[in-house]
Amino acid sequence: MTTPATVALRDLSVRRGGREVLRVPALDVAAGAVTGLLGPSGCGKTTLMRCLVGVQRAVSGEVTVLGAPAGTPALRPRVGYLTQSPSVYGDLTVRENLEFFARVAGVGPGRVDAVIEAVAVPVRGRQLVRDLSGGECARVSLAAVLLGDPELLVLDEPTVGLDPLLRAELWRAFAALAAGGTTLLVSSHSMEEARHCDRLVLMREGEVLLSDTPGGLRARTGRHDLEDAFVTLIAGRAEAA
Ligand SMILES: Nc1ncnc2c1ncn2[C@@H]1O[C@H](COP(=O)(O)OP(=O)(O)OP(=O)(O)O)[C@@H](O)[C@H]1O
Repeated sequence: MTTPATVALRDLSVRRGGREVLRVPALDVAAGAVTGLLGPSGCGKTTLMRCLVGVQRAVSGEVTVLGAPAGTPALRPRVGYLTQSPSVYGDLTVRENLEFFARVAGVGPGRVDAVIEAVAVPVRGRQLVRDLSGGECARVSLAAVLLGDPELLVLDEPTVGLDPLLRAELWRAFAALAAGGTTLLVSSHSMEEARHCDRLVLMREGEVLLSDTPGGLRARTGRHDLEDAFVTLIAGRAEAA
């Protein structure tokens, strides 16, 4: 049985700054899995994510999310989007922020403790969010996104700047969410993160080079190390061109 796709892109093209920065003829993102959106800085990961949440302009083609056109108001509570910039209030404590966003999302205060635990957010009494480290602050933003228990999570570089232990902890939290049926699309410019993903979407220069499982990428390239496999894939394409 194949699981239906949560996200389907068809004939997608995006222009930014007067040039085409993204071209995706077809891409599906599987439901209930952690898909890594990986590729070097500037390859178009953020632009693709912005298309899914309906905030990108100059988009042509079809972007379908949970069965509806991306950006449809009814999708708002069903899709959680973590951007690269902190989206919480610096002059409130962690708990005050999360209690505020819980009210906005219309969820009970019980969710606050659940998300604090899910992403190991530091809660230190009266400490304000503006006095947290960058990595801590990013986790508070992530916790806020999780409050409404969205069906699709679009997370732009959630592990950047975190130490290896915390990164591993977050990837475990993502796997637990996927096991509970949530679909996650998680971007990173580090191929090191690939091993944590159920599926990989590899991008380069505005194009999707591959959508496959880590095992599938290894089998295609004959490389066990996923970073080596990515390099081999690119070299193979350059030769074929
Ligand atoms: N506001 C903008 N105006 C013009 N061009 C832009 C704009 N934002 C991004 N771009 C260009 O679009 C391309 C894709 O950018 P995007 O931010 O999607 O890449 P990315 O893979 O997410 O990079 P990173 O990993 O550094 O966040 C880049 O070439 C970038 O220079």
